[in-house]
Amino acid sequence: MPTPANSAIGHPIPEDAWLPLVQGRLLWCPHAFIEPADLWLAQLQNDIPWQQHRLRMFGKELNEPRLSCWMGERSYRYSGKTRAAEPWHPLVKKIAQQVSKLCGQPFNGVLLNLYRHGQDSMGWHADNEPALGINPTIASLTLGASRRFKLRHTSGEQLELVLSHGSLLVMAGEMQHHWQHALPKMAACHEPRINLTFRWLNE
Ligand SMILES: O=C(O)CCC(=O)C(=O)O
Ligand SMILES: [Fe+2]
Repeated sequence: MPTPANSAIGHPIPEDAWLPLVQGRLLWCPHAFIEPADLWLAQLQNDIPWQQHRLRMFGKELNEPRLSCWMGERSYRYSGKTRAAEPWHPLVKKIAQQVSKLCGQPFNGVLLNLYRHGQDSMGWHADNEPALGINPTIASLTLGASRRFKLRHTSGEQLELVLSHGSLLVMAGEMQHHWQHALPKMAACHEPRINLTFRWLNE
């Protein structure tokens, strides 16, 4: 059953079915990877070469409020920087194949984020870098702590989901042109969360 927080649009967000939005589509699979989730969390927390990246904001260089790692077959240009890809970790490659099967879409790269606690976050943005193509499918797997995930349409309409351990959320269609998303801080959260957002990058 969807949790109450996943009913922010006035009715529950359906599970395991594509939800048509104004100018976009969402697939919400809260139970997709519950069974292997504990093992994957422990292994990735340990094995991934997590890096602290810097962010330029208001003319200042700051630490990003999370650790991350870009992995796959192509380098990735975003926020004005180019990141070389770490080679596929065998487990991440295996997860990518399973996620691909579920959403019927190949992926050649993944951004892994480690939110160490509730003070780590990601600000409002759209995943609209040119290399992702016109209407990218972005598949987001959560391992570890549950965190709120917000979406806002250019009209002001907002949606909120609680992304839980082992869940998969897929954004597709025109979404990245008309919606932004964010992972706000959550003071009450003291546990780490790992997020893998699978993407396809063109040459
Ligand atoms: O951690 C999340 O759920 C969101 C990550 C995200 O939006 C991104 O990596 O582009
Ligand atoms: Fe994103």
